[in-house]
Amino acid sequence: PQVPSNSKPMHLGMFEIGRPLGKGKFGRVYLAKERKTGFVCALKVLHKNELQTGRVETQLRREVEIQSNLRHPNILRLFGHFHDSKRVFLIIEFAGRGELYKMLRKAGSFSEPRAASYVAQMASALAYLHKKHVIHRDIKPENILVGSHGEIKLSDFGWSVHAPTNRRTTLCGTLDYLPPEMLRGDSHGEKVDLWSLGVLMYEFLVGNAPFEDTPIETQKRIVKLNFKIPDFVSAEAKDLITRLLRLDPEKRLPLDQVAQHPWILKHCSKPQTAREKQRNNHQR
Ligand SMILES: CC(C)n1nc(-c2ccc(NC(=O)/C=C/C(=O)c3ccc(F)c(C(F)(F)F)c3)cc2)c2c(N)ncnc21
Repeated sequence: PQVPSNSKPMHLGMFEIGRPLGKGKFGRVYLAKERKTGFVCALKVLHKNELQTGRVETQLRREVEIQSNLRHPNILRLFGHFHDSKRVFLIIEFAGRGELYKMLRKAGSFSEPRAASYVAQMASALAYLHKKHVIHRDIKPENILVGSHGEIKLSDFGWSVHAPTNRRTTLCGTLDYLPPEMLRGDSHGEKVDLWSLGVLMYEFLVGNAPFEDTPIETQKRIVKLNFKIPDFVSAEAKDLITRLLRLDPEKRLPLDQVAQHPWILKHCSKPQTAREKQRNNHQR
């Protein structure tokens, strides 16, 4: 089904509202279907009196502008928005399997093949964003959803403060993923996403973030690069984590080399076609 038409103005009557998918502090999210096309999406409802509407309009327009020319299988799409007198509605790509952070909490930690698949998809999404000179800046499990085929969907929940649940809810959101240069308030570039990818990979494999501590201690540990990788983590995985968690942004492994790292290749070799198998067997 094609994406909701953004030629003519959209309004609530165009959608059949389904079950609630969850709620954030700012608003609730529902499953929705566009009546004309049957297109299924997520509809986020925000109450204007909770948003300083002036700024939001421009911010939203800018966000939809940025996101409308982002097309990548691992980046969740914001298709458009509309509003009535009291509410703002966001039309967002529906992620069929929900929140990655809930899966991580439930599983405790992920197997190396599963973690490698997620890191490879993240590297692909980040390479795409960086090529478009977009820095995500807020990579963490809470900002990743899972599509109906198990693929990950990076989203920018950045602004959406979810109700305090069992998430790491500190005032400004968790510090765990902040790179040293952002903690120091230095100018920062796209390499901040490489640091966060290293933190994310560590958390996938270990079950907690590398610098997890009290907010003060976390900051001290980040700037001193004070973390330990448990022995159950394979040598190749350790190697990739340490090549991403570098204080000097210039020394962090570039994304194209992440995709070619032995740990990724070992777990993510594309399934061979029958013909490739046949050809390889003959060569052997
Ligand atoms: C509850 C469950 C877990 N859930 N939640 C989602 C979901 C996914 C993405 C979003 N994205 C946004 O909200 C993005 C907002 C903005 O970029 C924005 C930018 C500038 C602004 F001013 C603003 C403004 F709102 F402040 F105006 C917003 C929201 C919900 C979801 C889904 N897509 N599929 C399945 N389940 C799902």
